[in-house]
Amino acid sequence: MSWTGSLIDAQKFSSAGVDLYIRLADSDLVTKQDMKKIVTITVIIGTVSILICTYLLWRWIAKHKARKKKEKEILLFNRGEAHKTFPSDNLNQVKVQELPLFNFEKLASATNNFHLSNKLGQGGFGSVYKGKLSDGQEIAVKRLSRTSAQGFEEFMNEAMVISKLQHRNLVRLLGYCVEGEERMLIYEYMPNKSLDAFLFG
Ligand SMILES: Nc1ncnc2c1ncn2[C@@H]1O[C@H](COP(=O)(O)OP(=O)(O)OP(=O)(O)O)[C@@H](O)[C@H]1O
Repeated sequence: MSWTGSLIDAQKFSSAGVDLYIRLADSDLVTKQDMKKIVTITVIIGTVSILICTYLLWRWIAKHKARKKKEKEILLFNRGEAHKTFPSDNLNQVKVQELPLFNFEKLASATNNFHLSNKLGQGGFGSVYKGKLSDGQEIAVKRLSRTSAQGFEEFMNEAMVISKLQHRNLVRLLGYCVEGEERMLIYEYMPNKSLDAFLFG
């Protein structure tokens, strides 16, 4: 008899029964060697997956730790307690406290969310935007480009140096902003003509 459909166990015998022998095509049989291959491939895929997951987890943890550390540094810095994170740092903390800290939201609303129409120009540091504070004061916000390699300490050092260089013939630095990945320097706004006068005397 030749049967091509599936076999269904229609009746269960309590005892004995008749042995049924089924002849299968050779290709339908999973040999011991095939089983070995399947197990080996499964083990390899499993091991590689575990290694990839471990690597991704390790990277995520490292990034998370670095972010937390940076956030802590920024917090302490903004409180004028940088010595707690940079013990050997030669920054003048009194000066840090003297330089006003602007929050990001305030600058975003002053510059119409850093709108292109507010862009005054582009320098080595990044883009410069014109803004207006809630009290009407006009400002120029230098937003450090994300591609800049400048780190947090370098940025703060630069801000400190500029703040110490205040002079009536230099554009005044009003403050700084360090929030998350954002680093900005806030200057008083100089209309084109007065900026030219600064540059060309
Ligand atoms: N305080 C400001 N008031 C008005 N516009 C400004 C002010 N500061 C900068 N700008 C504008 O932004 C542009 C870029 O200024 P920024 O100082 O970043 O770069 P730069 O002086 O051109 O070059 P570098 O980055 O090499 O010093 C200037 O050319 C100017 O048009």
